[in-house]
Amino acid sequence: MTETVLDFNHVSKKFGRFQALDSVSFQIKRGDIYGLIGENGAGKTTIMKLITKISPLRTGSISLFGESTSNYQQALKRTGAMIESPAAFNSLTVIQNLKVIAKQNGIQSKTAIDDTIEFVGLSKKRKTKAKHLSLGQKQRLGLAFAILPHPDFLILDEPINGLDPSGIIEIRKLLYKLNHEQQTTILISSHILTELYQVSTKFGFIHHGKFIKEVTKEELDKEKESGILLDVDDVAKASEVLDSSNVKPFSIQNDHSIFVKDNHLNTGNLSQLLIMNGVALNGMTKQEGSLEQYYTQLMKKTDEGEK
Ligand SMILES: Nc1ncnc2c1ncn2[C@@H]1O[C@H](COP(=O)(O)OP(=O)(O)OP(=O)(O)O)[C@@H](O)[C@H]1O
Repeated sequence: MTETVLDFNHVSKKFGRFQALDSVSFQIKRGDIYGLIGENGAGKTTIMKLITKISPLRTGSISLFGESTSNYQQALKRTGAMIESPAAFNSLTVIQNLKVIAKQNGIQSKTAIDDTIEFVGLSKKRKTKAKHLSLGQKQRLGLAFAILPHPDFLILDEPINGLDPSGIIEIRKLLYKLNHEQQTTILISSHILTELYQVSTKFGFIHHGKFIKEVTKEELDKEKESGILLDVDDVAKASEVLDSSNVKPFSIQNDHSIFVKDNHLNTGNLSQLLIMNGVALNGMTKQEGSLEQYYTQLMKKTDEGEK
């Protein structure tokens, strides 16, 4: 059986009266690249801070590599994390910063530092002070801090924030390499869902502090829907026409758009049908099923269920 790296079990967290997490449970298995998805303020960083003990746990239980939070020291040594803005010593250079981290972790080998700098693409900036690094370069330095001790479990909060397109591709390759060559298990959050889709093997959705759903990439690929997104003036009228013409299934996305799932009609047939029935059609887009669309649908269903 695959080892459970993280067992997050009915964890709740309050800040004052505010319920940031509400009985959240999920597990991460060895070898997973687990994408955590949720809106701003959903609770992703709070989860990561609880795992790494930056934030104290009061309700629920967390175990890491089989050790419970109360006695976690070995498990934390096997875990690397980059949570929120990477905290570097600004007046130290890249290499000096990494020497500090190496010392903290009892790493003697100089090549480990050089390899890490090269791995994250900062070779040309090794003698640059942290305060003079660009946002993307600081992200890379934060990543270097997290991976220097060769963790078995890596926690990354928005690691591609501020990276340029080539930087994003490099980080994707790097995570793939860590996961495939060093069997590093990864928990990662990002608002860039196209990217998260490419790297992750499993997805957990969190909404207003509640864990909503978990899917593997294979399940997501089966479930995500492709179809045509219609932009119309009158959603009620358009849905009546679709309904009476048996164009199903479709779903109303908001007050001007309707998503029609793949069916026998193509865009030409569909626009003809709507226009002939007096629906003002402002646009239509063919959509391939995506994580973004899956997420939007899931949140819509969840909000409707909560009403
Ligand atoms: N120390 C704190 N004191 C009070 N409220 C807090 C604290 N830390 C987090 N929160 C609140 O808890 C909620 C969850 O925050 P969290 O940082 O986990 O969200 P997130 O999902 O990581 O969001 P984002 O995508 O914006 O980073 C937010 O409403 C936030 O304001």
